[in-house]
Amino acid sequence: MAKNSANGDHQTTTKPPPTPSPLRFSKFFQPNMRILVTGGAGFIGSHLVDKLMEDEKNEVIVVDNFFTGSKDNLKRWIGHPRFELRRHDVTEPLLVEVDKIYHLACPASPIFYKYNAVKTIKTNVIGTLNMLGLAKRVGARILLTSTSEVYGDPLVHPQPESYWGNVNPIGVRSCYDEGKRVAETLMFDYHRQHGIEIRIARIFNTYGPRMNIDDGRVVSNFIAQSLRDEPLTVQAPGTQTRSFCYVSDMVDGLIRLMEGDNTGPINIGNPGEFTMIELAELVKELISPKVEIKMVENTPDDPRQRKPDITKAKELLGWEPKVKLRDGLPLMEEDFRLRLGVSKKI
Ligand SMILES: NC(=O)c1ccc[n+]([C@@H]2O[C@H](COP(=O)([O-])OP(=O)(O)OC[C@H]3O[C@@H](n4cnc5c(N)ncnc54)[C@H](O)[C@@H]3O)[C@@H](O)[C@H]2O)c1
Ligand SMILES: O=c1ccn([C@@H]2O[C@H](COP(=O)(O)OP(=O)(O)O[C@H]3OC[C@@H](O)[C@H](O)[C@H]3O)[C@@H](O)[C@H]2O)c(=O)[nH]1
Repeated sequence: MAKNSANGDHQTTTKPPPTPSPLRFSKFFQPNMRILVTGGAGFIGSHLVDKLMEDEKNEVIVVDNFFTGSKDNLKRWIGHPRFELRRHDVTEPLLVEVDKIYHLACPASPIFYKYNAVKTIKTNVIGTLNMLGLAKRVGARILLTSTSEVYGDPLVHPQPESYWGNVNPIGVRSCYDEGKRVAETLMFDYHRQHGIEIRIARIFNTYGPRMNIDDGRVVSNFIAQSLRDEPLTVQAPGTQTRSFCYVSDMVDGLIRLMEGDNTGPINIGNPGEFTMIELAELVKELISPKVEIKMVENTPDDPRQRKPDITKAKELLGWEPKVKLRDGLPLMEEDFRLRLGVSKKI
């Protein structure tokens, strides 16, 4: 029987998990663990791949359509015997023999996920269905990177996993937040109906090296703007809050969730909470004291507050973030300086 979650009785599985490849039980041949990372050419995905590749028993297959990701993020692994990169869109079925699936494929920056909203919802719904179909066929365990956006504009603060959220079903963000909500539903339906071993991470705002420079998300915007001597664009009112998790902490949390016994959903994020004005002030202080801060118009349905309750992650995964925002921002600054060709003034 697939292990049940810590969430309660309503998640009882009706079927045993599908049988993994016979090689898993082979007495004389111990194969490598074959791990699929969808969206592995993106920001979080490529850091996850780096970590997985450190273990010589892992073979990693990345599939990506390169919409927001890039081969550059994976260049150190291209040609490595335990690594494979395929151009593939998850809205199309995929046939590969794997043991574990980290399903990350989906644009994450609001600018990019709104750009082709229909494609975003297809990626979340059809893409997740395809990856669940694959998990069922080969008996693989599958982890979905869901999001804090499933809580919408939350009326409960901080947000525990038990909160069902406050989401606009017809807004411009719905392709993403409702898309991820359906993806979570699909994960649990496959778990209950077909016994698939699932894991769901609800990721809160994550930052770090390799974010696209013009990605549009707030941390990358502020760092790029400060290095280009452009004003930091705080979207009004600037009192909205976010909690920022450094990418190495995120990767550690995702791997613990995959390797543990809990289906989730589990919040993975850093509970340190900042207003956007505070974030701009911090970037100014750490990177460019002379830079201006400019108030600009906001976008519709921007959540007013966001902070994870990480009690479950602490108790069930033994996980909590280690890197403070003040320490993570300079690491990202270094990477952005290199890519923008802007050296530090002494
Ligand atoms: N970074 C965050 O703050 C954050 C927060 C919550 C959830 N997440 C989730 O984590 C995952 C990774 O986010 P990220 O920040 O690395 O974003 P990203 O945009 O850098 O990476 C997403 C990757 O998925 C690929 N992709 C998109 N659509 C695809 C498709 N149809 N088929 C194949 N590949 C496709 C992109 O090319 C890219 O490489 C996403 O699922 C996102 O929803 C991220
Ligand atoms: O230049 C900017 C960009 C953004 N912002 C503000 O910064 C806050 C954060 O915006 P971001 O675009 O970085 O990200 P959001 O929190 O809206 O969405 C994010 O959270 C959850 C994830 O699932 C998404 O993938 C991620 O992009 C918002 O309040 C936004 O209004 C600015 O003040 N200035």
